[in-house]
Amino acid sequence: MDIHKRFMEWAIERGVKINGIRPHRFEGRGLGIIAARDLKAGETLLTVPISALRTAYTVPKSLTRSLPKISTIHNLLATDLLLDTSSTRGPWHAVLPSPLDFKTSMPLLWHPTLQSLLPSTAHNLLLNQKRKLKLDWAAVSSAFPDIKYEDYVYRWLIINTRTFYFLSPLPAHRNLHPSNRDDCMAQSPFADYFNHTSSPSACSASFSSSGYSIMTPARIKKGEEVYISYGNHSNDFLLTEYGFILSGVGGGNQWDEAPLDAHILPRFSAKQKEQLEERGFLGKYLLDKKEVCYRTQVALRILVLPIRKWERFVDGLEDGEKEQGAVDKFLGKVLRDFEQEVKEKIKEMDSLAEDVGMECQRDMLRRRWLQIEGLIQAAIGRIQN
Ligand SMILES: C[S@@+](CC[C@H](N)C(=O)[O-])C[C@H]1O[C@@H](n2cnc3c(N)ncnc32)[C@H](O)[C@@H]1O
Repeated sequence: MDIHKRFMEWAIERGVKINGIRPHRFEGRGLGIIAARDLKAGETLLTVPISALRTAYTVPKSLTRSLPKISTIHNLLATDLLLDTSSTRGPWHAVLPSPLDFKTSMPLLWHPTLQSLLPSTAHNLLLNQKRKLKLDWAAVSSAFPDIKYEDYVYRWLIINTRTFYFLSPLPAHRNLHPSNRDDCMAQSPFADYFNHTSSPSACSASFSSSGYSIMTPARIKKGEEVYISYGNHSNDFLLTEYGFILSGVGGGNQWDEAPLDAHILPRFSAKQKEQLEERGFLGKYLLDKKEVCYRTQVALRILVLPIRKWERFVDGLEDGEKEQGAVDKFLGKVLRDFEQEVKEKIKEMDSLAEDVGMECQRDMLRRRWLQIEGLIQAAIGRIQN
């Protein structure tokens, strides 16, 4: 029997209710969910009871006791997945992605040269991910010295890419809730087939004391892909945490953005940095698909206004319209500098030897830089109009 059919039966036996949808393999994109019939707005497509989840509370006590008390839930779930050789969850394990799927897509497993060529946001997220993995691996390798690093990382990435926000609703578990929101996680069978979109067509996923449910926001035609949203994430985040970027007409990422700090901060004097810091406007300058953020508008005004006038703008006593032209002139310089940096990165990528990483990895990275170039060029175009 097909592994996905077997898994669906297995999930249904555990109380999962699947309504009008089925898994489907998309050419070159892995698995996802499609509508098995025309779906109406407001239909519940999936409900997964709490009893069917893999959570910190389903991890065998013997395993929890072997790991340090402060072990992350990410680590508990990854180690449990690795050590679970029973047939109980066999049908679920059979439909998980392969180690090669992660090797091609997740920057964590890329060649160091490709990692060093990631855009700064993705690179910083990767450093953070490496820090978390290092701590988890230190805990697990001292408790289970026979576990191989590659086997562990594979499970760690399954948990990283296929878990849902979860806090146990049981009163007895309340004092065991993790303090870190990122660690409030559980694996949810069948729900983990859904791919992500940033479009409003995403189905809503809700969590309550009875479990997860996924509902259509509008009609979906038979055969169309059915998506959920993993959150309002930029492509740098999606690339590092999930190993993909949204692209293409209609499939683009409405939440995409690029950081401008590296091209704005060097323009300030030490005194201006102090003044910006004092008013809470030092750094975190962003360009998104529509505009540069308000923080950027405030920060650039310190370069064109006398300080008293700048403070009046910060306090909302002036609308700042008069100096918009001068601000845009600075912004244009910032954007052209950034564009230059991006062109150099793309050139650097194009001159890489063919044995640096895999072609699909280099292609994904190049496409990401081209997206950033597109964001910058659109912003330059808006200023010039
Ligand atoms: C929760 S799983 C979804 C099922 C997954 N596609 C599979 O083949 O098992 C999350 C993973 O799906 C992939 N994914 C999710 N949304 C995607 C999208 N819009 N485009 C391409 N890949 C996507 C990424 O590899 C991500 O790490």
